[in-house]
Amino acid sequence: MIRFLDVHKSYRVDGREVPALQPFNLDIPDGEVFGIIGHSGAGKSTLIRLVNLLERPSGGRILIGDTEMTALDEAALRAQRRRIGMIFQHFNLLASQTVADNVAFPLRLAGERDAAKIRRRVDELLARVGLGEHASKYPSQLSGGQKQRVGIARALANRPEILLCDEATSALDPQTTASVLDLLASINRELKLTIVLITHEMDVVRRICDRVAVLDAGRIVESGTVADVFLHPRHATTKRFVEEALPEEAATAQAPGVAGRVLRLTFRGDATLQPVLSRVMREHGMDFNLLAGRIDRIKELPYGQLTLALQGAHTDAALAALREAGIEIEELP
Ligand SMILES: Nc1ncnc2c1ncn2[C@@H]1O[C@H](COP(=O)(O)OP(=O)(O)OP(=O)(O)O)[C@@H](O)[C@H]1O
Repeated sequence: MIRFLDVHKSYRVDGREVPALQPFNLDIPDGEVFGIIGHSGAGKSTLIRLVNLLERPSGGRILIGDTEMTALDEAALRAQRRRIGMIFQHFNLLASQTVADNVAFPLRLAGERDAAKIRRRVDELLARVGLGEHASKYPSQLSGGQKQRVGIARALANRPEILLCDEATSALDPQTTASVLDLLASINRELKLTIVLITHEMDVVRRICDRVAVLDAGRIVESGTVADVFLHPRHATTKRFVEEALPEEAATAQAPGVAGRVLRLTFRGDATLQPVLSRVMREHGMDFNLLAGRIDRIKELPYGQLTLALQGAHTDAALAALREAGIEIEELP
C-alpha cells in the first residue's frame, strides 16, 4: 500500500509559497492500477512525483508498505527508489544509446557488471514489450509507441513493485495508446505490480484503472472504484470528464419535450446479460421511450447505461422491481 498521510505541497515562487496540493490523505492498494485524473495545473505531476520523492512534500508523511519514505536519508532513499519504476510522456530515452543500452542503463546503475546477465535480462525485457527485433536500433529509428515500450522495459529492469506513469500515452495516437495500455494492463496482471498513472483522459482511466482520484485545483475532489466514479460522478469536474468521454450521449439525453419520467438505468456485470428491463416493463404494463444508451466495459466489467422516459400507471412498482434486480436508477431533471 502507498499511503499519503496529511500530505501537502507548496512551491516557492519569487519568495512566496504557492500551494500546489492542499492537505490530503490517500491510500493506493497493492497490485491495483490507480489513476489520477485532472486538468492542466491540477497537481497531477506533483502528486505522482511525491511517490518516489522526486518532489518532497511540504508536510505530511508518505509510506510505501512499512517504509516511511519521508523519514529516509539520501542513501536509503536511493535504495528504495529501485522499488519504483517510472515512464514519461516524452519517453526520456538516451538518444545516443541503442535500445538495448537504454534498457540496460538502470541495471548498470544498480551495480550489475556481468555482461551476460545484463544481456539475458535485456532480451527478456524486450521480448516482454514486443521489441525483440529492435535491440540494436537507436530511439530515433522507432515510432512513439515503440519508444514508450522501450521506456516500459527500462522501468521494469530492476523488478520494481511500483510503476509510475506520467502521462505515458498523451503523446500517442488513439490506436497506439490502446496497445500501450493493453501492455500496461498485462504487466499489472502478470507481474502483480502496482501502477499509478496520471492522465487528463477519462478513457485511459476507464480502460485500465481499478480506482481513480479526481484532482481539481490541488484538491482530491472525488475518489473510488472506477465503476462507481465513472457511472455515478458527483463532483462537477468529474462529470465534465465523463461527459468528454461520452459526448453524444449527454446531448441526446437532454432531448426536450419527452413525456414521462426521465431515468438513467445503470446495469453492471451480470445485470447487463439479463433481459430484466423487458420483463419488468411487461409485468407492470409500462411503456418506455429510449433516449440514449451504451453498452461498454470498464476494465473487464461490462456495463450498460440507458436513459429512458417511463410511462404508465405503475412507475414506482416497476422501479422497485428494477432495483430489486440490481439495476441502479437515477431520476434526471
Ligand atoms: N517546480 C515548480 N515551481 C513552481 N511551481 C510549480 C512547479 N511545478 C509545478 N508548479 C505549479 O504547481 C501547480 C500544479 O502543477 P502540476 O505540474 O503538478 O500540475 P499538472 O496537473 O501535472 O499539470 P499538467 O497536466 O499541465 O502537467 C501548478 O500551478 C504549477 O504551476
